[in-house]
Amino acid sequence: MLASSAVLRRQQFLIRTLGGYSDQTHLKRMQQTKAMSGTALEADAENILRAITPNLDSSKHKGQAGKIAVIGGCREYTGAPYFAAISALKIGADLSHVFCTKDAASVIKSYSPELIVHPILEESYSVRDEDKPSISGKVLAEVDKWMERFDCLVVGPGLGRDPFLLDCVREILKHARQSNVPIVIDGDGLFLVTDSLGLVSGYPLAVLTPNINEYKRLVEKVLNCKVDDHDAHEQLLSLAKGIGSVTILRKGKSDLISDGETVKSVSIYGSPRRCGGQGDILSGSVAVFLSWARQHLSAAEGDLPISKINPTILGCIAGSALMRKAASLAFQNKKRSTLTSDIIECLGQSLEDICPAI
Ligand SMILES: NC(=O)C1=CN([C@@H]2O[C@H](COP(=O)(O)OP(=O)(O)OC[C@H]3O[C@@H](n4cnc5c(N)ncnc54)[C@H](O)[C@@H]3O)[C@@H](O)[C@H]2O)[C@@H](O)CC1
Ligand SMILES: Nc1ncnc2c1ncn2[C@@H]1O[C@H](COP(=O)(O)OP(=O)(O)OP(=O)(O)O)[C@@H](O)[C@H]1O
Ligand SMILES: [Mg+2]
Repeated sequence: MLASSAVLRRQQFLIRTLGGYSDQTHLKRMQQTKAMSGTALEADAENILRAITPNLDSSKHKGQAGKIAVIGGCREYTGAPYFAAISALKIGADLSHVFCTKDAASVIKSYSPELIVHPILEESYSVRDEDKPSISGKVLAEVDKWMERFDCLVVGPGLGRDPFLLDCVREILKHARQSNVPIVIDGDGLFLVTDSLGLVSGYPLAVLTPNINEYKRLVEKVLNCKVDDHDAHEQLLSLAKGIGSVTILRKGKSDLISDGETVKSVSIYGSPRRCGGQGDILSGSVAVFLSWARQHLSAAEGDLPISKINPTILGCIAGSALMRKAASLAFQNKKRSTLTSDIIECLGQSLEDICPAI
């Protein structure tokens, strides 16, 4: 008895010195996790994915499974809009458009013939001051031709921060809102919106998907304080409410989602690789699932278990869960060399595992 307790103590000592898992470290980690997620409820992500993903049905025509547009892509960034737009197609959207600068367009087209690419945005370096009003008008007219056909816009992946370009996107956001088109705002779109909160304030179809830096900027601007990880859940609620009940998906170890009324978390195991571009997959995915959630809820008659959940929250939960599952699958195969394109290749299988096509 004495001998066995000595062995046990020795084992615990070894675990502690090796930085392993003892009861105490387990407790500490549980407390840290709780602090990070507050009292947020882990979402029933798989059932939500099953509920909102439409059946593949031979009576449907092209377009019914979703038409998505990404506004982004400039001289520096061509990967981000491509990742967002191709992810939407790989999940099951029928059509995916990209509105980008002329420089970026031929590069993005060369990545994939599946995308419909509009080379319409302009950066300051290519426009004379006196031409700016007319060019801005043309950009807007071009996007407007398509606007009502889109089920969701993704604004910001690889957009850059050129002031003239951002002024044009400001107008596009106003028109999308007037047309009641849902908008997922990511990357440099968040840079724009953090500076002009009125663009999304009070618009229930706006979803913001900030990463760690983007979240920090939003909290400082709206709540006038620092990010508080010990009260993450309450702070996210206040932020979403403060911006006027938009939905926010705060990306991190666990994704936290709030529309100012409720907070949900998605902690499904993902991948330890943090290669750039995973947030772009997420924004394209949220756009598709948000469109499917709205379609599903409008077709049903309010008697579904998920009827009372905001479709923007459903879209965020489904997008986050699928992204993390695909990242985990890609990591199993590729380990340290896992890249964003490997994760995109796993989106289809990951959805199939939860929700078989036939
Ligand atoms: N392959 C690609 O094309 C990728 C492009 N990405 C795009 O890269 C852009 C930046 O996203 P991050 O996640 O890196 O942004 P973050 O805000 O997380 O970090 C970028 C860092 O660079 C600084 N920064 C960025 N642009 C700046 C500018 N114009 N002037 C001064 N400082 C600047 C920021 O202050 C920060 O320190 C977004 O448009 C994003 O969508 C990323 O999505 C990753 C992949
Ligand atoms: N520490 C983490 N552990 C597990 N998953 C994470 C972690 N951090 C982020 N993620 C996941 O990775 C995805 C992208 O989040 P990230 O914070 O990298 O976005 P981002 O910086 O905007 O990416 P991008 O490079 O595309 O701009 C999200 O789906 C999120 O759930
Ligand atoms: Mg990003």
